[in-house]
Amino acid sequence: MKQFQSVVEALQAGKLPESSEAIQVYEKSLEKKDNASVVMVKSDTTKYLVAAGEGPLFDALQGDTVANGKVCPLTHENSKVLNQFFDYTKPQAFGTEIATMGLGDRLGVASPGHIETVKGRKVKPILAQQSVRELTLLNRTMTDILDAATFAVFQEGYKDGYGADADHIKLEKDIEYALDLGFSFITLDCSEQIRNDVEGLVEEDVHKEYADLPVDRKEYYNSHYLNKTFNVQGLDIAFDEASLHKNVLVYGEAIDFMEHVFNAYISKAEKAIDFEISIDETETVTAPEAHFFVAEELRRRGVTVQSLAPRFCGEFQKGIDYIGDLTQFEKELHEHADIAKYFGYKLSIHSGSDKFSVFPIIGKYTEGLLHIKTAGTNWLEAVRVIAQVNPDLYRRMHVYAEEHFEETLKYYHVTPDLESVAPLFETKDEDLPSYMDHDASRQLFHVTYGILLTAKSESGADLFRTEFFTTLLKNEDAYRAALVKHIGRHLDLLGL
Ligand SMILES: O=C(O)[C@@H](O)[C@@H](O)[C@H](O)C(=O)CO
Repeated sequence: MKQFQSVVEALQAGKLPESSEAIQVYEKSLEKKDNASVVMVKSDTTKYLVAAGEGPLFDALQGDTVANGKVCPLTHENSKVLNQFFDYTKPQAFGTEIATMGLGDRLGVASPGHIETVKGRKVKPILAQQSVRELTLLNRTMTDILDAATFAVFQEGYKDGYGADADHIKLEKDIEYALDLGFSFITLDCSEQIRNDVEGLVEEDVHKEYADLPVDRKEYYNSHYLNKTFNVQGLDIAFDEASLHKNVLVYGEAIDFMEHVFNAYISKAEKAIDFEISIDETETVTAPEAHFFVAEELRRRGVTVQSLAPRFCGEFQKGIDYIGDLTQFEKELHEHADIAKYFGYKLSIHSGSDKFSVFPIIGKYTEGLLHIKTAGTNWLEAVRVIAQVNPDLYRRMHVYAEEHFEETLKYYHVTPDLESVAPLFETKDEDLPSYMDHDASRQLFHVTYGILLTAKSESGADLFRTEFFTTLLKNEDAYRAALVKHIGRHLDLLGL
């Protein structure tokens, strides 16, 4: 605790504490409130808040007393104290006025780099964003990710606002929980209500199933759509019997669910919430006409959304560039973007990491009415840093990832050609970072993050986790620079 004494003394003297060999001071974090000062520091690889002075902020922070000051660990309780005294550390909704970027931080240490990347750009960061799948695979909670974002904005002295997305939520209890915690963005995943089997039905069976719907439902849909054409920003979208019946069967139940969630939770929330509808994690590609149908139903039912994520043609696999026909993609993306503009919400692009060949198209047609969601790509940049500075750890993780890859196919759809990955034992240490430039090895790591970071030896010790985080935290600047470059490339191509 002695190493903190000079920090406390500087705060007491009203000065900015200086970094020393033992302590790194995050200068931008220095805050004064009433008669107290607080700053974030790092000792070895652990971060703390150091406070001095008196008054409600000083009293509320919990920690060990050092020279009449306090050294406070980055606990949930102390994160709540920051939220209470500094509004900018709380997540907020952004509506549709400015583009947003989901920067899901699987590790809880990427946000400082993300903050530096978005500064001065035409985009706001959604720093806390983890799907239920990611939380489960990493044994993290929604609270953990909110706390990590709170501490990151405090560390960086970042006051321009950030969001927190409870991503891919399927259950009402999780929505309630996320809203109670203070999340500002809810992504409702409707994949369980969307019927993928309708695509395989013969037309006669589609009509038969539609005929079995209650009379008032049929009347509700028929009167509005049947044999009608809607003009959306110059694009004609027409519904005949076949297309109407199909869309009602595929999306009807999902739309009822969206309406219910909006009325029961989102419209009743205590603060503004960015509400996103995700219809992308299904086998059914969202045709522009289907997108229009869902959006028109939301409008008719009074459901306001800030963004909607269709499933686009081609493939948006994790961690690699777009796979598919670029001409077809451009045509459909243009139509999807026009539909989103017509209804006044953002087009949301999921699995948006590394889709470099389509970013210029997305940027061009969405014109900033855009939410782009990324997550695992920042974990891959962390792996690149590990490969640079701790080749031995990289090698052990690589071998383990290869041995356990098959297990990930239960929860991720990726198709890497693992045969194309250069043999590890023939690769020199200095070439290890280039694994993160190769599609198959990127995907290998992209989906094995949970397995790697929770792996245990027979005695129950962490196989990689502790060494991974220690290495990364000792090389924070390298990680920050890698993120600024890599995420910055996304934003440059999107024109943001
Ligand atoms: O890996 C996950 O579960 C999530 O990060 C994604 O599905 C997320 O919604 C996303 O699309 C991020 O690119």
